[in-house]
Amino acid sequence: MAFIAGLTGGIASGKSTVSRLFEKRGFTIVDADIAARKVVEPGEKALSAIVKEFGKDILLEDGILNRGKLGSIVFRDEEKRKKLNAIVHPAVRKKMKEWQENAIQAGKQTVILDIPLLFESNLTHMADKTIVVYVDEHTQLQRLKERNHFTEEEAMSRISSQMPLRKKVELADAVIDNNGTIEQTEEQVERLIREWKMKP
Ligand SMILES: CC(C)(COP(=O)(O)OP(=O)(O)OC[C@H]1O[C@@H](n2cnc3c(N)ncnc32)[C@H](O)[C@@H]1O)[C@@H](O)C(=O)NCCC(=O)NCCS
Ligand SMILES: Nc1ncnc2c1ncn2[C@@H]1O[C@H](COP(=O)(O)OP(=O)(O)OP(=O)(O)O)[C@@H](O)[C@H]1O
Repeated sequence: MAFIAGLTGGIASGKSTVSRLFEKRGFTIVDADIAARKVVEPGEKALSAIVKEFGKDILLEDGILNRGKLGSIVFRDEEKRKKLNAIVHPAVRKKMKEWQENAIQAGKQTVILDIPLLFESNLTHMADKTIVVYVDEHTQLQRLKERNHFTEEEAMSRISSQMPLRKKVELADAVIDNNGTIEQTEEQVERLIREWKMKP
């Protein structure tokens, strides 16, 4: 039986950074954000459903989804964000299950599911244990603004569309504090691998 860990956090809290640290040690990551990009590629059913809901102006000239535009719509309108989730999430879960199965078939003993909305979407049944990557609100806002070149308002609207990170910490089996340096985060990842006896 493979061990399935659910890795989550808030937007820009450091999930990808922590995923890379696990990958460096040979672990397989199944990333919900990558699956969510895959299922809206041209020709995919979810993309047609998005066009039906949001209009064809949501596409760029070459038929590719205009992610910036869709983001600016859904993160300021909760109803529209829920509609997008209802279109995309079933396809994302299916894709992730497929990748998880492939990894297990290939002999992996642990699969790490990186799912930003693990708690919001009640997906904890997908994992044996949960890990939350935590940063304080100020650091989260700063890192998000810097990485995405967002204004304060754009960054805040994305943060507040998610469950508060402090609440996620309460729900987690393990917490990685990513307020410090990457080296300090790396030490915590190593400690967790030892504590949970995780094997790639
Ligand atoms: C709205 C979209 C087009 C914006 O794309 P963009 O390239 O700017 O952002 P990206 O996909 O890289 O997401 C960045 C982060 O935003 C947060 N986020 C994304 N979607 C959502 C959402 N529906 N609700 C809350 N937070 C979200 C996550 O923390 C994610 O890691 C895109 O995020 C999307 O299609 N979202 C719906 C699918 C989804 O819920 N994805 C999250 C994992 S399943
Ligand atoms: N310990 C750290 N010190 C300094 N910067 C960091 C640290 N950890 C992450 N960052 C930076 O913060 C930003 C967010 O990190 P990352 O992309 O890993 O977050 P994420 O949780 O995967 O984000 P998203 O929810 O958008 O997918 C990135 O620009 C990253 O380089």
